[in-house]
Amino acid sequence: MTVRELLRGLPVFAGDLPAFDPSAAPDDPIALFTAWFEEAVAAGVSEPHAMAVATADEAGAPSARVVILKDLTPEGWWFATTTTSRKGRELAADPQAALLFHWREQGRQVRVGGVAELATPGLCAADFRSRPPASRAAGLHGRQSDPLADPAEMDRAFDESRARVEADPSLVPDDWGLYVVRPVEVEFWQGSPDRRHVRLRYRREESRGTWERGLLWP
Ligand SMILES: Cc1cc2nc3c(=O)[nH]c(=O)nc-3n(C[C@H](O)[C@H](O)[C@H](O)COP(=O)(O)O)c2cc1C
Repeated sequence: MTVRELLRGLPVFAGDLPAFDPSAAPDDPIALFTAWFEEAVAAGVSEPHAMAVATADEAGAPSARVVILKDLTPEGWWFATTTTSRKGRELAADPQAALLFHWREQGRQVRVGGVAELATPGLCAADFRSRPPASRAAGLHGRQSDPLADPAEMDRAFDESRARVEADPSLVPDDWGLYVVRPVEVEFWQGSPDRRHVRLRYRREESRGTWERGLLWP
């Protein structure tokens, strides 16, 4: 079987997808995201807190990667990474970011466009210290996104970092970054087996500090 044939045989929007009535949606997209997120957890969606984060380099070339959502507050969506990684460097030069959630078991997608802001050093440190020891050890080498010439080098760095975490559990690397993406636009997409998908987009009305919303053609 060719890859093309394999692809044609795969189902999409299969199963019993939830209904979404956009006329009953709340005024604030964070409230709707919270409701959808709780439904995703209740429905047993796998890793619903994994999201793609897209950034762009100086020439505008985009790149995306998956990170874990650490919190959702009225300010926005939070994630943690290193400020020296590719995404960290790109966000320092251009803080515009896009987030994407895909909850395939429910045929749902949420996209967020906004501006990423680095949290205070105190919040970054608190996030790092709340991580399990293995993850703190992994964060200590400060080499994320650097070329790795020899995997043995990583083993040595891990052993060294583990020993440092054991000796001083309060250690926080200088380049640990907790970011909040403050939303400018949020779109909720509900798939339907008959392809009459529903799209509801919220856009921030900066002068009034409110959200305007409307449907989009699927
Ligand atoms: C499910 C999943 C969760 C991840 N969570 C994180 C995370 O929370 N923070 C992080 O820095 N990288 C996380 N990663 C790794 C990133 O996708 C990425 O490889 C890494 O951050 C380097 O990205 P960059 O070189 O574009 O900066 C995760 C990967 C996967 C597949």
